[in-house]
Amino acid sequence: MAPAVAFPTTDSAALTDFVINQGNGVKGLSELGLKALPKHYIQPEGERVDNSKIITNESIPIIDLSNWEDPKVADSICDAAEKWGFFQIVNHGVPVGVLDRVQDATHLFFGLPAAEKNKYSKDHSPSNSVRFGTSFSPQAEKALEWKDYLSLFYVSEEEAAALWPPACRDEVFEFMKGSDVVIKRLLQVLMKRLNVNEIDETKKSLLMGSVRVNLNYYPICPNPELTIGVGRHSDVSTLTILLQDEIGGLYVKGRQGDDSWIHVPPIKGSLVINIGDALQILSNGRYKSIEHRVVANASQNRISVPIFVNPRPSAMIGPLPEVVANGEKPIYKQVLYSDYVKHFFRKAHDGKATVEFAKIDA
Ligand SMILES: CC(C)(COP(=O)(O)OP(=O)(O)OC[C@H]1O[C@@H](n2cnc3c(N)ncnc32)[C@H](O)[C@@H]1OP(=O)(O)O)[C@@H](O)C(=O)NCCC(=O)NCCSC(=O)/C=C/c1ccc(O)c(O)c1
Ligand SMILES: O=C(O)CCC(=O)C(=O)O
Ligand SMILES: [Fe+2]
Repeated sequence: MAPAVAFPTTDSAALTDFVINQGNGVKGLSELGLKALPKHYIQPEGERVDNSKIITNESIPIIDLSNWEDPKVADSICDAAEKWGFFQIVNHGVPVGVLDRVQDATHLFFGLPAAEKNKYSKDHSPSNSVRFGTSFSPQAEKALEWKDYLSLFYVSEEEAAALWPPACRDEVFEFMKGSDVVIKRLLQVLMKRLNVNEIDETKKSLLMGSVRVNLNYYPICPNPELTIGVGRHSDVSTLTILLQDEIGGLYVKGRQGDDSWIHVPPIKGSLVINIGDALQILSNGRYKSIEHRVVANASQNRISVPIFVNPRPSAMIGPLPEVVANGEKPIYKQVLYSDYVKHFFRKAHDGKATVEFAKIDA
């Protein structure tokens, strides 16, 4: 349904007012039925997805977790984390009903009237841990991204019950809780290769001391080839567990070191796992957080739901003692994780540049 207001989309103040201040987001823009993309969303050529750079003869690993006891499974997980930084898991134990329900709830939330969603915007949200927004960091970006989001930082069950939007609260919580076992198992396996044999309370808060769940909405775009859904970035998490719908559009940087990109094909019931910067730093570069981005789409509204498993904000992160015990030279220093995340959030997406924040100067 088209909103009641129309305005010249060349007027930056009017566009900001409509998209950001009134909470219509890019979904509202999309529903105006625009014939052309507003200039604010036109990305420089290097930031758009160039079809000639997409390679189809490689794909990220798909790992079947039905048999956790099999040492080959653990090996495939660690190999994928070292070589690819990205893999898909199937037979992971999170019921398909849980995945379906959180996807339905995501559509329900974004389908709410703008004024309802805007109650959770930066200016109106009752808490910093709930934020409805658009693009990534609009105040820092030269060109905006074609995406709206709801970001939910998990503090406690009580806070979630009180503050998360009722349209999706229970389903997000169910997805988060339902993924707990697989997250713990993945971390256990990944730690073992780093000579960490037990995840005690200290390690727990370092590896999984905080969780953020985002609901991403990429509405139909009039000129998808000129813009981007999410620009090239690596996540700042320890691990990300991503649920994508059946539409596709996520691309991961290829391993060649050139500017090649690999599509992550949707597989019903699967979850995409990627290593984040925090685990790259903790593992002293052994596990890799890989750049990825999302294209916009001309004909379908896409959603995705990443769970970002992170260190506790107050944790100092740096190469784990177990990793450098053998004399390996640390390439990262100790940084306060919340400083690292603030650095990430305050700039536009810029590929792998965030990790420089933690590098030891050569
Ligand atoms: C993030 C912080 C530091 C926020 O603390 P807080 O006290 O609220 O700081 P703040 O000063 O209000 O926020 C700092 C700025 O971050 C930005 N920001 C805060 N939350 C968000 C958010 N959810 N999404 C985007 N920007 C945000 C804003 O720019 C804030 O400035 P302002 O707009 O309020 O002026 C705190 O919650 C923390 O330490 N968290 C640690 C765990 C964590 O959240 N880790 C991040 C995992 S997310 C991750 O790995 C990837 C996320 C991602 C990737 C691509 C996208 O396109 C995208 O949208 C998101
Ligand atoms: O939508 C996707 O498939 C990926 C989104 C993403 O990379 C993110 O939210 O960090
Ligand atoms: Fe991401």
